[in-house]
Amino acid sequence: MEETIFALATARGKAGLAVIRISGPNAVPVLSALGGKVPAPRSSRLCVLRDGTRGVLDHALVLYFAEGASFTDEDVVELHLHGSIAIVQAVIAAILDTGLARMAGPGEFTRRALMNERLDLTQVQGLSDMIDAETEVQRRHALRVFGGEMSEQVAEWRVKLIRAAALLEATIDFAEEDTPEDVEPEVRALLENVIGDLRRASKGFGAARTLRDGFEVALIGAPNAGKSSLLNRLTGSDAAIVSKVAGTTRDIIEVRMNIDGMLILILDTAGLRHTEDEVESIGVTRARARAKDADLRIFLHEEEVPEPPFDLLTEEDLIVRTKVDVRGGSGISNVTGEGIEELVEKIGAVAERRVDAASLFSRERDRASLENAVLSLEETRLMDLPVEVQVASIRNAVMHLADIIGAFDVEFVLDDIFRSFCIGK
Ligand SMILES: Nc1nc2c(c(=O)[nH]1)N(C=O)[C@@H](CNc1ccc(C(=O)N[C@@H](CCC(=O)O)C(=O)O)cc1)CN2
Ligand SMILES: Nc1nc2c(ncn2[C@@H]2O[C@H](COP(=O)(O)OP(=O)(O)OP(=O)(O)O)[C@@H](O)[C@H]2O)c(=O)[nH]1
Ligand SMILES: [Mg+2]
Repeated sequence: MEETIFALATARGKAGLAVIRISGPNAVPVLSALGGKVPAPRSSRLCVLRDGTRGVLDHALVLYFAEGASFTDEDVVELHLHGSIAIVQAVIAAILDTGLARMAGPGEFTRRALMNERLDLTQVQGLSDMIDAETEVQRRHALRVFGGEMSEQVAEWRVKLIRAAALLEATIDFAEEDTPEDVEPEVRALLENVIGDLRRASKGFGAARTLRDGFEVALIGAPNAGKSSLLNRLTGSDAAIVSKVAGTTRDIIEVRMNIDGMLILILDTAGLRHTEDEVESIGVTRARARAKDADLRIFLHEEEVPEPPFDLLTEEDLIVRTKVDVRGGSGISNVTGEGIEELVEKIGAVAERRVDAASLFSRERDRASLENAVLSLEETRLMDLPVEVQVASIRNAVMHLADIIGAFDVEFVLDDIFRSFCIGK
């Protein structure tokens, strides 16, 4: 029998409400031990919670979800408390004192939902991304994954692959003379179709990861070019120290911002120059390395004729003149704000182009599964491969895809589908 777990489901700290969630066979006994009465399933009830040592704990709204119809699939009791730090502490202590439940570990409720097949692995990822989502684009993407779109895609590929394998297998069972109609064209078409899809999904992985983790924009340029001033201006913060001393910034400073619903990470870096100063020199090395890895670089210069570090820049990168308020010309001013809106639009346009290519697959392990599946399927293209070997390669690919959704019963599913498959149709 599973242990009963509980945890604060809402954020720590002072708030309007705090919810403690209890899941497992002892959920109701815990409630009873605190003097609460079990509400009807899926409805609420106002209870005065108390325990022997602490007296009255709170007047709480209690919810009950019966086993088989809850988020975890277990008996779940929710205590909707007043969001006071002291009340939450007292209720947690009182629950522990009952000896009927223990504190849940990170993600343990979701783990139970997974184990009890309420969610599959892709939905767990979607849920995790949903909770982490800070922007509209992230929210929409996470919701698609949570809603099962990724599993559906994988399921569709599986069906096609299993059909291809079944068609091939059928030919094994027939004696030479009564081989059914040539299955080769249909098998090839199915396999090529899936290989194409998998390649596209794998290609959109980088963009999906960028969407989830943020699009990195590195501000680079000579000391005093106005990088730190621009970071502060863009993000409406004073995260970076600004001074007229050349070589002020050494560490990389990262500030998050939201452009058109996308999470954008702005990086301020040390001014690029040769220097004898040991600390500044480390800063410059870091600046170059981080700038190279970023999704976009903006090279800032105050001189009329820029001298960009071409070894760092790509075609998409931006070269922008600063201090136009005193220097004239076209570009930006961190003082008057001239040109800043246009710059933000440009950043947004590049980020959008990138993020548009996102597939639903944003985890390294999923990419590995996709690529392994492609490799397995490509084996079937080899000339004159015995049918049995081709079938084995397809089954391998199906297994790699199953890893994505965490289907632990692949063999079972395969067997089942094979059994009910009708040859040639
Ligand atoms: N108070 C509260 N709000 C919450 C959650 C929660 O756990 N508690 N959730 C936690 O993440 C989300 C909702 N997730 C849930 C998912 C499934 C079931 C559930 O009981 N499902 C049953 C019954 C469905 C029905 O009758 O419509 C089922 O699927 O069989 C409940 C919450 C967001 N809001
Ligand atoms: N007039 C004017 N002054 C600016 C502008 N941008 C920055 N400055 C000034 O230029 C000096 C350097 O600005 P910073 O933002 O610290 O420059 P930085 O590129 O971060 O310099 P390092 O950290 O040393 O590499 C400061 O005195 C700023 O006030 C601007 O657009 N117009
Ligand atoms: Mg600086």
